[in-house]
Amino acid sequence: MTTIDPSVQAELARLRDSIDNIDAAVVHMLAERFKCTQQVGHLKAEHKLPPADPARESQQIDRLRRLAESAKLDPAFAEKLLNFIIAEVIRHHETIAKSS
Ligand SMILES: C=C(O[C@@H]1C=C(C(=O)O)C=C[C@H]1O)C(=O)O
Repeated sequence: MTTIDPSVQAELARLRDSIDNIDAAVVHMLAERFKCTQQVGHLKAEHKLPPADPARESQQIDRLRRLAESAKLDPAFAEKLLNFIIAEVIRHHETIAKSS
């Protein structure tokens, strides 16, 4: 088994504590975002609007890429992440539309 220097162990534990806090914040923020998008899904279904809005999505992608650049986060990664989330939201909206 590898022995880890106690000071390295302490630094690793400190960083992992922060990572755990950040992951918890991400989960809570995503939960809030999905609460909003669910409401948008119901509004769209009530008013017979399509589940996806590609014009809105491209505005969001442009904005997120700019934010990522200024935060020194890879803009391609930010775009992939947003597309992944949006695809799930659209799936929810399609389900809401079918069931209403
Ligand atoms: C939430 C909406 O529905 C869809 C999901 C989006 C999102 O998750 O940000 C953006 C555009 C739409 O394709 C919306 O139209 O605002």
